[in-house]
Amino acid sequence: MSLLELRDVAVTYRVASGEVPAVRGVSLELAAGRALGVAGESGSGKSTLAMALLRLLPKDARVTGEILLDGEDVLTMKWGRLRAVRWASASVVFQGAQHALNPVRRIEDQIAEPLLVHGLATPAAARRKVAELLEQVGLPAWRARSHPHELSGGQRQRVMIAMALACSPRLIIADEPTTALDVMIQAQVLALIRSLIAEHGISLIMISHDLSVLASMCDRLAVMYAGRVVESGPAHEVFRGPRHPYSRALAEAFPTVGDPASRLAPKGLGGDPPDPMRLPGGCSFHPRCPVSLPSCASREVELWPAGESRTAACVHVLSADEKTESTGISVMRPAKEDA
Ligand SMILES: Nc1ncnc2c1ncn2[C@@H]1O[C@H](COP(=O)(O)OP(=O)(O)OP(=O)(O)O)[C@@H](O)[C@H]1O
Repeated sequence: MSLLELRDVAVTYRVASGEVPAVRGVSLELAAGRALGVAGESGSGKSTLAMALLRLLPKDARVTGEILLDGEDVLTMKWGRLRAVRWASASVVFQGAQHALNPVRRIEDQIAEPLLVHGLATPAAARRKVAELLEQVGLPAWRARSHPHELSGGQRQRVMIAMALACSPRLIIADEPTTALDVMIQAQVLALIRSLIAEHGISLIMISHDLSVLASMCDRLAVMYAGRVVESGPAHEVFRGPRHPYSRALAEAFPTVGDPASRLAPKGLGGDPPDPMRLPGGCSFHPRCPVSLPSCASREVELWPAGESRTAACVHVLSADEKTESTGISVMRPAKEDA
């Protein structure tokens, strides 16, 4: 059984002018001890999906589908059970630790809080645990007495990671954990996360717009566009040989981690992601797609097998027969291996 399984998850925000379909029909699986990267531009629905996993979304968000954590649906859990699951089974590292930490409380109190709240330690044992956690994330134990403003951005992000580890979760959800940091510190924090999850056998869901970072950290990748997963598969295969034109543009927009040569001529993405309240008809990516066909404006292709353990939602991954039989899309030109 998977540690986490998402079945047809959709999230809609109610706003004054109507409904914002931020996440649409996402189905994903994460095996225990594995790392899944969720990539996409700003507004593609990554954070909304991440927050939905532990029901951390605001009240104006409606979530449908199933989010099975160890087979138990997070969406229908009673409040008490949900509180126990948060932290103890799964915890979150948010982007921008400066906003997530309470400025007026000492680091020690903030890291110890989940241990005390969940009755997992006495105050004295919690203090010892805090010192141990700080050491694990590369901070000296005396930092326990500091306030957040006395730490650098990288140190604050290490504190967030210590907080996430406090209750020994089986899953960590890391939402852009290094975006606010400079490149050197980013590399250190990524290395720290990598070593900690390997050492403790923790599963990871990592959210980023940077496909190269995700490919360096994760076993599998899911690429989101306009609230949908448009491609998924083994991380290095998706990064090195994307099958969806959007994944390709995203891969080309970012250099390979640690490989300056790959900075040469990144093509990047033209145009902006669509407003979810005014999605274009057919494939949401077609107005920006360099290889779109006339039929893409009217038909949205489901995720389709695109190699072993890979899927992509693009007309170009279908064979001519599959196109006609399974989608009704008339064949405009022969299917290309690498759309
Ligand atoms: N509280 C909210 N109310 C209404 N719409 C929202 C709310 N939060 C997010 N949205 C909308 O949902 C869509 C998805 O946003 P989300 O933050 O999940 O994307 P993202 O891929 O994580 O982007 P970023 O990388 O910028 O955080 C966007 O169109 C956004 O404007």
